[in-house]
Amino acid sequence: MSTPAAEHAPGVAPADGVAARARGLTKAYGSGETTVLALDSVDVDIARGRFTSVMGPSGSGKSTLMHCLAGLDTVSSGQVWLGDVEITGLKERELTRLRRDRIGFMFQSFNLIPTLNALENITLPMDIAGRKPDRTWLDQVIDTLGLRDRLTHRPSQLSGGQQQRVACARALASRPELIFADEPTGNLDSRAGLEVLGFLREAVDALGQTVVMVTHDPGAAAHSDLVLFLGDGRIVDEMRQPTAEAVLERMRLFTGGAPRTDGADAIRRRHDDGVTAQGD
Ligand SMILES: Nc1ncnc2c1ncn2[C@@H]1O[C@H](COP(=O)(O)OP(=O)(O)OP(=O)(O)O)[C@@H](O)[C@H]1O
Repeated sequence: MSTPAAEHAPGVAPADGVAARARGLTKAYGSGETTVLALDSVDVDIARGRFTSVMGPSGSGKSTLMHCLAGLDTVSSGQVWLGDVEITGLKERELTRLRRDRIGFMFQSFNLIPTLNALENITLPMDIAGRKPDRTWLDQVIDTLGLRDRLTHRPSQLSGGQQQRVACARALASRPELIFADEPTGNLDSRAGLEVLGFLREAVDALGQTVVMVTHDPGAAAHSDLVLFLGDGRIVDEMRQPTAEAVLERMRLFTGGAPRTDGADAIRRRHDDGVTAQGD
């Protein structure tokens, strides 16, 4: 893991440099015999001003981790902090305000409002928060994402890729401290996907924002600073300065010929034995 699993008393702020933190984060869905343990005692620190990818097989808990870190889903046990605020235990209204002020979201399904045009969708979170957009930054976001001539179009008048770019612009427009992106390039052709990744990279490098991205694509993960690998609801490995080839190779451990849990268990055992699995 990226940090030691230090114990934290409720309400104690994490050290500087951590945009989001989880300790003992457990999330179970259902009850009794049908319980699914989506997250199993996860400890994680998301470094501020860094681009972190989350990878792992389908059902390994990637989206659940993102939702719990963003305060979009309740946890079964454990603690989560956004910056220095512990969000586990916050009232819904406080949580909503915190999310609105600090977080930008990009989901696979875009979540655009069909009756609003592209520009209105982009500025909606700021409008709700009663904040004025920074015009220069907004123009830069719009031009970089190639949306200038689409601003008055409604989502139904835009291609899937254009809708994704609007969702990207909406997440970036208010310059949130932390951007959570769930498969942001999933519906894009490779050129548009590269643009979005470049923009997320720029947001981190030039503006010091923090990005957490769930992806299945090793090429997309290669744009990040750190890849966290999930398996069966646990973080089973991590890779700094990832390359697409190295990520692909690591992913094969999960899937290559053996049942996927075997690969994850093998990595976990290596960690338990104190052997670092980082070959980069
Ligand atoms: N609302 C829910 N109710 C019941 N089970 C759920 C719910 N959401 C997720 N799960 C289960 O929790 C586990 C983790 O799901 P999650 O969506 O986090 O995985 P994922 O790694 O993001 O998968 P994918 O790559 O397919 O999107 C899965 O077994 C899933 O079926």
